[in-house]
Amino acid sequence: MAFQISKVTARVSVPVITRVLEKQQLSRGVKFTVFHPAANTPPCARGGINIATRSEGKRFSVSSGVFSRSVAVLLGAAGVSAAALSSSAVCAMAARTPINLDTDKSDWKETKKELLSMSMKERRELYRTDYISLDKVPVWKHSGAASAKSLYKANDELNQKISLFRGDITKLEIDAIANAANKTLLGGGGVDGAIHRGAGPLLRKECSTLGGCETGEAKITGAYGLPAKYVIHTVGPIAHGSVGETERRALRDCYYNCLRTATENQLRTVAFPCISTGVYGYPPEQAVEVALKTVREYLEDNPAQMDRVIFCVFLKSDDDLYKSRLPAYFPEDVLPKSKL
Ligand SMILES: NC(=O)c1ccc[n+]([C@H]2O[C@H](COP(=O)([O-])OP(=O)(O)OC[C@H]3O[C@@H](n4cnc5c(N)ncnc54)[C@H](O)[C@@H]3O)[C@@H](O)[C@H]2O)c1
Repeated sequence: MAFQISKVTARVSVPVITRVLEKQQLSRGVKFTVFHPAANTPPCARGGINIATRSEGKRFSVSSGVFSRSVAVLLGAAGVSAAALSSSAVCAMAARTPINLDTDKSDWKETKKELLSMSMKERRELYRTDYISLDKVPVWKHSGAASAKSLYKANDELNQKISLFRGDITKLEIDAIANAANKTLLGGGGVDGAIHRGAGPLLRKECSTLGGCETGEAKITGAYGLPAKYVIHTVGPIAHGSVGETERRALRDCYYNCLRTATENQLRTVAFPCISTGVYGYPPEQAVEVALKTVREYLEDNPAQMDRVIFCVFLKSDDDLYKSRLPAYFPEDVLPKSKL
């Protein structure tokens, strides 16, 4: 019978405690018994630990990083001696500081690992912004208005993987959001600024270890205080109105390398802002063709790797543009499904 660690009051997350216990090679079937601590209880063991054993239904509670004198835990019954859970392990459990996403004083690696080990429910308590869950982002549907000439064959399986969402990309609770960054990767303004503000200072701390990013390249980091799990940073071409083959190729590389990076990290839901169409001046009516073509061809080549690609537009003009061009790249499957 496995033990169950019920609600942890401190941000010493359930996985942390179970990992510590697992590290001690604790067999399943561990049975906890409460006893009043002997004199040699480790100094940090002054808190209550919140472990409920199904059979006994007893509950104890972990306080903020210290154990109350009244409770310590002795592993028994399963033949696992208290020494198996060494005092340093108990201290490690107790001493774990709660996650603080508002300061860059924390260790970004530890924080990122801890966040990625949490359940969505636990992570939601730490978001620095409100969030929009994926089920609230509908799959794109043809409006039925006269649509553009199809450039590809109708493919309903691919059409089901596309969303057009007008709003703030920082709120999307998905695997990864793409960031239209600059080469320093140290933040700036526009969507880049919004992502860094939402994530908190640990994002810049991790970005500062990446050595920047070349135009067209993509680099992945944690997302910290954002509802997304990861941020994939890419640097679009600076077009300032005029676009040649170099800029087109670079923008295509942004979308392709973000998708490739997502697939390499087993990420299946990704959102893109309108890369390069703000400060970098890429004409939106040309950028939309590159974005849709690259995503369509990536999905055709990798249909099993991606569940959803969200085109996250911010401006009404971009919303209208994508609505008018999506039918050309993701044409409606008008043939009636055979009844067979
Ligand atoms: N002062 C600065 O350093 C400064 C100022 C503005 C923008 N930037 C940014 O501009 C450069 C990149 O240019 P860019 O044209 O690729 O990016 P951008 O200027 O951020 O524009 C890209 C697109 O993102 C849209 N957008 C803005 N905020 C959001 C949001 N919260 N959610 C979704 N979409 C949004 C914006 O409307 C535009 O369509 C980078 O340097 C980046 O830092 C820097």
